[in-house]
Amino acid sequence: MALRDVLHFPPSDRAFLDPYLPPTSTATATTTTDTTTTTTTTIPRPTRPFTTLTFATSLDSALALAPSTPTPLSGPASKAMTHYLRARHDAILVGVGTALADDPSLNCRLAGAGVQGQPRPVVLDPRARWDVAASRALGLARAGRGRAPWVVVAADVDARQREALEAGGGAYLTLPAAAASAPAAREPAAFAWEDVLALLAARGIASVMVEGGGAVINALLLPQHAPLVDAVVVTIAPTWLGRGGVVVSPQRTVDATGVAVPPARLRRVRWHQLGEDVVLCGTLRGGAD
Ligand SMILES: NC(=O)C1=CN([C@@H]2O[C@H](COP(=O)(O)OP(=O)(O)OC[C@H]3O[C@@H](n4cnc5c(N)ncnc54)[C@H](O)[C@@H]3O)[C@@H](O)[C@H]2O)C=CC1
Ligand SMILES: Nc1nc(O)c(N)c(N[C@@H]2O[C@H](COP(=O)(O)O)[C@@H](O)[C@H]2O)n1
Repeated sequence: MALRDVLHFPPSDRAFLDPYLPPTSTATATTTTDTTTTTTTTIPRPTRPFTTLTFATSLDSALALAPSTPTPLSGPASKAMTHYLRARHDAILVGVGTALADDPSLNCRLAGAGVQGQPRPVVLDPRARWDVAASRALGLARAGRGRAPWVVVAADVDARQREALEAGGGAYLTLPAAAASAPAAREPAAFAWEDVLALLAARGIASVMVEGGGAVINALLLPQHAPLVDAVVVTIAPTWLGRGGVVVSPQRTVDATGVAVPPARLRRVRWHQLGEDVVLCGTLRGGAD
């Protein structure tokens, strides 16, 4: 790895994130045996992972100039923070729109991350459109610099793609499509978010960082999905990208009388400056927190 690709996020910068991070020892399915009574207790696996929604936007809430235009927004310090978040989660999830547009690495490039510190890339690709065999993420996994992706599909998969993915240590995971669950996904085959998260939990993923893109983020910010999200970490860069880009702007909701209401508001909010960017942390859940 070239030296310029090695990122540093010093411990002195990390404290503000602590309340928003997944627990370090998240409970997975475990069996404990009490030797004095010889009873065995099984602690059930959680039904979903700790879920963090994290992305970078411009001042006009854009993720990218256009769906097919990779757009750097984070400065060096907030980019390093994103990689620290990657190190602190078991998986990174993106929609296939992001995989097709960016051919992302989806690995952790913090100094010292090693192989064990790498998150599992997860791509939602209901129609199996992504050329995973030629992807950067799979190439990095083959080189020992990341984990091989899991691609969540609803369709049949090309045999060559499956062979390449499985040979690299990845997998295709199949879920049924539930048409109405992701209105912003712009295609009929949508997975229920509860199913996606349950699938990951069942495979031992205790924490997932959802990075994007627009369709995924806008869906998870809807009131019916927001309770699935444990933390939100947004990097805001001091730039405007202009109209016509990929924006974070969830579908407006209306109350019982037809009056528009905001779809989401952050709670337990903290703002932190990193370089020229601001990092906004919060939670979406209601209640007494
Ligand atoms: N600035 C940032 O932090 C980030 C920017 N981006 C940008 O976002 C853009 C891509 O965003 P979009 O085009 O909106 O695509 P996207 O990455 O949100 O993917 C959308 C696709 O993912 C699949 N999908 C999403 N939700 C699904 C569900 N519940 N069930 C089944 N399939 C589902 C569908 O195939 C859908 O068409 C790119 O330009 C990328 O660079 C992406 C991630 C982060
Ligand atoms: N945190 C953040 N800041 C930006 O400025 C970005 N453009 C993104 N994009 C997301 O990161 C992926 C690229 O990751 P790799 O560096 O290739 O590992 C890209 O696909 C978006 O998901 N994020």
